[in-house]
Amino acid sequence: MAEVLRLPVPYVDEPTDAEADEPRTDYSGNGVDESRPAVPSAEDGPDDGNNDILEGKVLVDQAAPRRQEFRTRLLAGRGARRRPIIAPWLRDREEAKTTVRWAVDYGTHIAGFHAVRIPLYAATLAARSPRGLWRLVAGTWRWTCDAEALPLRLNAVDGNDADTYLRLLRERDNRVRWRRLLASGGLLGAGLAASAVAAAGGVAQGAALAALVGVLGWIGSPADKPLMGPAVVSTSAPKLTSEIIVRALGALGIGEINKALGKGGAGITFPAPITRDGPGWRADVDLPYGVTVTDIMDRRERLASGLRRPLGCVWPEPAHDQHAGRLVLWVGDQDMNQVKPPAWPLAKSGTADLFKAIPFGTDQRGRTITLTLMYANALIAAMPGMGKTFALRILALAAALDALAELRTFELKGSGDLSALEKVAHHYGSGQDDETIAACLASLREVRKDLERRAQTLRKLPKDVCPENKVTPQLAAKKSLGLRPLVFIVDECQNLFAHPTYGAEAAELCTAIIKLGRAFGVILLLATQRPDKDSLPTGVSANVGIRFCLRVMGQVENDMVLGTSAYRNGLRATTFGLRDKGIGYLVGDADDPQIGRSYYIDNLTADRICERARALRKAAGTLTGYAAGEDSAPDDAGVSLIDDVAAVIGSDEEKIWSETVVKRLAELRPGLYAGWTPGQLADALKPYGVATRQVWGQDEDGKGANRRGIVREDIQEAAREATGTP
Ligand SMILES: Nc1ncnc2c1ncn2[C@@H]1O[C@H](COP(=O)(O)OP(=O)(O)OP(=O)(O)O)[C@@H](O)[C@H]1O
Repeated sequence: MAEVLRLPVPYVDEPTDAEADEPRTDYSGNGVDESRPAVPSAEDGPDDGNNDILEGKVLVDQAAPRRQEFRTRLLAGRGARRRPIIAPWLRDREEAKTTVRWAVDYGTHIAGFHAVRIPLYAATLAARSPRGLWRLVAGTWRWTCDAEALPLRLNAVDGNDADTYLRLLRERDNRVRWRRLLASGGLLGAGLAASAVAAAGGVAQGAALAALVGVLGWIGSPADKPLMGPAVVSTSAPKLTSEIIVRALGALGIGEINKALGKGGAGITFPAPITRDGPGWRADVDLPYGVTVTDIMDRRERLASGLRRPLGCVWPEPAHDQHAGRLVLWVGDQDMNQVKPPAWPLAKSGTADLFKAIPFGTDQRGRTITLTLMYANALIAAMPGMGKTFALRILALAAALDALAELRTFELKGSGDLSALEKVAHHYGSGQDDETIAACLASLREVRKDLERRAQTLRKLPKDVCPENKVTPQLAAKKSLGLRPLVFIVDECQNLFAHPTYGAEAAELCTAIIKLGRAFGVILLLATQRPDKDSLPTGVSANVGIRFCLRVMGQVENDMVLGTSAYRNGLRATTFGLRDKGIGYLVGDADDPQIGRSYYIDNLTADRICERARALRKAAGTLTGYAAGEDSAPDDAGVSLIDDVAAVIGSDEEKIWSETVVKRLAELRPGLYAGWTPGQLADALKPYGVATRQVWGQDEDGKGANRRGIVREDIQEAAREATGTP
C-alpha cells in the first residue's frame, strides 16, 4: 500500500497554477503527522495517480488572485504608514530656524575663509602658470601629432609587421590632418584675442591677463596639491546605510538575526527609505520574525559598536503603532550629551500659562518637548546627580512665570537648589530636618482641606459657567472664587514619605491630592532619588500622570516611575550612562513615550527668572505668603495629630468617644481642627495604624452608650512607634 503523507496544517500553501498539475511535496520536511486531523480539500482534484501523496492535505491560505483588483490594492494602502508631506525638520519652527541659521553661518564661514586667502591663491596661480603654459603647449603638440599612438607604430616596426604599420600610418595621417587644421585655427584665434587684449588696455586687459594666468595656473597645478584647502574639517557622522545597519545587527549575537542573514535566510527588510531626520538619520527596520525591538534595545551598546558610533548617538526605539519587530533606529550626528542644550525659551522673557503647554526640554533630534501641567501631576526620578532637580526646576520656574499660580515649594534635601523660588512661593521650606518636613505636611493638610472648598465652589457654580466641574482658565482668573492653580512642589520627596512620624499621613494626603486635585487646579510635582515602594507610595506612583525617568539602576525603579511593564515594553532608563545628565524617558504627556533632555537652568539664571516672576506677581496682586513676607506658616507646622490626640485624652480615660476627641481637638487648635467630624478623625488616624472602634462612654448628662471611639492605649502605642521609643 502507498504511504499516506499528511502535512502539518500550518505548512501547507495553496499551490500556484503551475504547481497544480504536479504532485505536491512536503516542503516543511516534517513528514507524517498522524496526530493532526486530515481534512480533504476540494483542490486535490480527481484521482491522477498521485492521490496517495495528496491525501490529508489541508489548504489554509487562499491563492492570491493573479491580478489584484484596483479596489483591493487601494484598500491595502489603508494601514500603510504615510510619510510626512513636509519634512519633519521643516514642521518644527525651532528646528527649521536652527537648520537655516546653521546653513547661513556655515556658508558665511566658507566665504570668509576663502576671501581672506584670495591674494595667496593669486600668487600660487601666478607661480604655477609657466608650468601650465608648458603643459598646454606640450599637450597640444602631442595631440596634433597623434603622439599617443606612437608606441603602437613603434611596436609594429619592432615586429616587422608592415601591414599593421601601414594601417596605423594611414590612420595617423587622417587624424593629424584635421587636428592640424583645428590647431592652426586655435592659434589664429589666440593671436587675434591677444591683439584684441593688447589693443583694449586698462581694466579689460588686466582682467584678461589675470584670467589667462589663472587658467594657466590651474592647468599647471599638481593633482595632489589643490589650490584651496578645506574651510572646515569635517567631523560629521558618516551616512547611515542599510549595509551598515545590517552589519551592526548581525554583530549583536541574536540567533534569529544571524539565521536571517545567513545563506538562504530572508534577510532584513527596510519598510521605508533611510532618511535625514533632524541632526541625524532615521531608519525603519523590520527585524526577522521572533526578534523584538526590546532585544535590540537590550544590546544598545553593542549596536553602537556595530554602527561605529558613540553610545549617545544610537537610539533604537519601538514603532509604537506597529508590530513588536518594527524598529525605529535614530542615529544622531553627535552624542546627545555633547550637544549644547538650547536656551530655555522663557529664560529671558515671556510668561507661562499652566493651562497651556510649557517648554520642558528637547528630544534627540533637537525638537522642543512641551508639557501641559494643568489637570496633571508629575513625578521625576533618578539616581543621585543625574539631573532630577534641574528638571523639576524647569517646571517650577514655568509655574512661577504664571502669575496666577500659587507655589508651595519644599526642597527636602537642604541644598537650596530651589532657593530662587523663595521670591515667589506662598510656602517655602528647605531642609531634611523634622521641622521642615512637618511644615511640608502641614501645608499638604491645608491643600487637602482646600480641595474640599474648591470642590464645593465648583459644585455651586451654574452649569453654563462650569459645565465640566473642573477649573477652567476663566474660572481660575476670577480671584473671588479662589480657584487659582496651586502647584505643590516637593524635591527629594523620599524624605517626606519615609519619615517615621509624618510619612504615612503625607502618603495619604498626596494620594488624595493626586486623585482629586487634578480637576480642581491643584498640581503636585514630586522628585525623588529613591523610587522604591518604601519611599514612594504606590497610591502616588500609580496615579501620577507625567513621569520623567532619568538614569535609574534597575528594572524595579524603572517600572515604578514609568509604569508597570515599561521595562518590558522597551522604556529602559537603565540604558542611560553616567554622562547622560538631564536625559530621560518622558511619558504621560504625548501619545508616545519620548526621550528628552530638560533645559539647563542654573541657580543664577533661575534667580533672574524668579525676579521677573516676582514682578509679574506684584503687578497681578498675587504675591502672597512667604514671598510677600507674611507669616504664612500653617497653624499646624510641626504639629503631630497623635500627640494632639494623646494630649486631649485624660490619664483616667481608657476609652473615649471620637466625638469628644474632635470637640477637644477643636478647642486645642481651632485653626486646624475646627469642624472635624468623627469620620475625618478616623481617616486621619488610619495612617498611624490607629483604628476607631465601638467604645463605652458617658455623655455630659452621665448617660452611658456604645459609640465610635478611641482606646487610649492605641494612641500611646502609635506615639511610641512614631518616636521610636520602645
Ligand atoms: N538638562 C541638563 N543638561 C546638562 N546637564 C545637566 C542637566 N540637568 C542636570 N545636569 C547636570 O547634572 C548635575 C546634577 O543635576 P541635579 O542637581 O539636578 O541632580 P539631582 O539628580 O537632583 O542630584 P541629587 O539627587 O544629588 O540632588 C548638575 O550639576 C548639572 O551639571
